[in-house]
Amino acid sequence: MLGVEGLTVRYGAHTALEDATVRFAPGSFSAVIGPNGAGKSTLLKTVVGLSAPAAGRVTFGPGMGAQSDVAYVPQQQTLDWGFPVTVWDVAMMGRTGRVGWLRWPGRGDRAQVADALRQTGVYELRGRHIGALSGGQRQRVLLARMLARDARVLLLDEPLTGVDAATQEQLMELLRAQADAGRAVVMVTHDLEQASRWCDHLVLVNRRVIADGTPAEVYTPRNIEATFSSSHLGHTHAEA
Ligand SMILES: Nc1ncnc2c1ncn2[C@@H]1O[C@H](COP(=O)(O)OP(=O)(O)OP(=O)(O)O)[C@@H](O)[C@H]1O
Repeated sequence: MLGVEGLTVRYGAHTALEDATVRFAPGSFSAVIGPNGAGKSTLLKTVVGLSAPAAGRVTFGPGMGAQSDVAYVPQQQTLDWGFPVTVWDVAMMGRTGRVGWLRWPGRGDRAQVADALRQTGVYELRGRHIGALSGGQRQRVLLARMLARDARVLLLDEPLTGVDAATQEQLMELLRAQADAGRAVVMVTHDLEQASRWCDHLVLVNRRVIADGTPAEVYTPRNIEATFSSSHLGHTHAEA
């Protein structure tokens, strides 16, 4: 449904991602794992068109309207939480891309937003200013916006960061259910244990794709060493 082929992304002289080829299938929950600066966020950003590839391409399955079928949840800390909007407003932004700016949201949109807020457990907070939320509540609101979008591909950048263990469990269950319902779910994470437990597809990245397959295939000492070893990090930093 969604893939990248021979993808290379550069920021000036620095190569963040080199010759990456990966496919993400419908009904599959994928984790993209690697050390800091490995190019994980860059991979998601390129898929949604926020970074431009120097080489290679992003491919969408037949019948997909490219980026409009993708919901993207950026890293929480990259967003401005002082922006004067409520929890409800943020979740409704998930619909805005669908209904267009010139049309008011209809009853169907409002029902979808309410449902998304209930699923993520923040419906009671819907009138609250987003600046007054905890880290875990903010993450739930971002997920509600993603669900409201009703997209076929869900991309999430470190959704477990700043979230307590019980909430992590709920978020993983929710994402697993989205994959089981036929969506392609892709999550960037540092948490190998959670990824191996919940995901059926792991992609280890350190500037290049180091390994790609089921947890049983990918989660080996050799692959972990190759992905997280200091020599790789040193190499990455030397180029930075
Ligand atoms: N806009 C940018 N301009 C210049 N360099 C960038 C930019 N965005 C990312 N980089 C660099 O590209 C490399 C990959 O960054 P990226 O954010 O994709 O890594 P990551 O794997 O998501 O890291 P982290 O786990 O720390 O979030 C890093 O060395 C980073 O400093």
